Amino acid sequence: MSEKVIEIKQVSKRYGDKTVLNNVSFAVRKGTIHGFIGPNGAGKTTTLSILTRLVLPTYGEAYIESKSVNHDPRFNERLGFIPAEPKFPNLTVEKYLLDVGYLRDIPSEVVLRKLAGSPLSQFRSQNCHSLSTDPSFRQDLFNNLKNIRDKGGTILMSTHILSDLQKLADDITMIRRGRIVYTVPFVAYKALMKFATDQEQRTAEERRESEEESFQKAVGVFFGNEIDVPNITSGVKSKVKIMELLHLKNREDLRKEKKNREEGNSEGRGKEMGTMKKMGKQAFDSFNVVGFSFPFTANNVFFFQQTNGEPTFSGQDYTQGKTF
Ligand SMILES: Nc1ncnc2c1ncn2[C@@H]1O[C@H](COP(=O)(O)OP(=O)(O)OP(=O)(O)O)[C@@H](O)[C@H]1O
Repeated sequence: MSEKVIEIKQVSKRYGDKTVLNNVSFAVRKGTIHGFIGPNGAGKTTTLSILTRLVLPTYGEAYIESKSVNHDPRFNERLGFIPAEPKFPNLTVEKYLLDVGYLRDIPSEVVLRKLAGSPLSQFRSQNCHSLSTDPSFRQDLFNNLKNIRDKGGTILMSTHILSDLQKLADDITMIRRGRIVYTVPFVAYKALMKFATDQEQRTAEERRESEEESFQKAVGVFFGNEIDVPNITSGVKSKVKIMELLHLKNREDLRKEKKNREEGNSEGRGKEMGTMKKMGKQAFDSFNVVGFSFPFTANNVFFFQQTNGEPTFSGQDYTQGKTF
């Protein structure tokens, strides 16, 4: 059974009147590198700051290995954090590690002994800033991240750099304007990008004609068929649209679902859940997906668990507080 090592549950963060995270929920499964992407100001840094308890959420909870970040002082026992910009750029590596050791009650002689036996010792008197900009260190870092992952460690990585994701990511969570748009396996993300790019390049007329065909293609990739994806681009306008298509098979269904949601029709909601369960099951079979969230219901997170080799589906409807 895949374990959820990092979990964000219904987290909101407000600064005065400004809501920067709005009911954010997603999970990172054990032994994966999880890319966390989104435009500038979407809320990535705020989310990571909540996971490291540098910032407290206004509502909701974050968990690391099932320990509440807000309430369990041991939440960060096994947590490492690499900020994009060094917080203390002028400290040497050695001084930085000694300071971190001090904060965590690790005696300085232990820190120095560990450092002497680590590949990092060659950088001990360089300052932290020079390390993060050194291309060889970057490659080392990537290799280390992969090693950590391969030994069962779990990594959540916020980045704008798609080539980094290409090299590293197993799953992707997209956040926009403080809301989670989706969590998908990386292979599905690539398919979405390809699909969206193709759509953008077509005229409106062609788009109408080929929508169904393109959808079938995207779903094919999404659910496991091999399709070559040469280019990945970002900033795609129709991403939400694609997710709508992935979620519901045709426009008629989509219209009905929208109407049902607007009218708060519970029957419609049940149907929506049924569709998601079915699609989620397929996704699980193809990709061994653990966490999945769908666009219309960004408040809901669905988890897939494997028991005795048999995939089973379970989920949590956070808006209703129901488990099924
Ligand atoms: N202390 C604060 N007070 C008020 N607003 C804040 C504060 N910290 C962050 N914000 C706002 O919260 C929003 C989310 O910021 P955040 O840094 O989390 O985004 P991000 O996705 O990490 O962006 P980037 O990719 O540019 O780093 C932004 O609009 C930002 O201006």
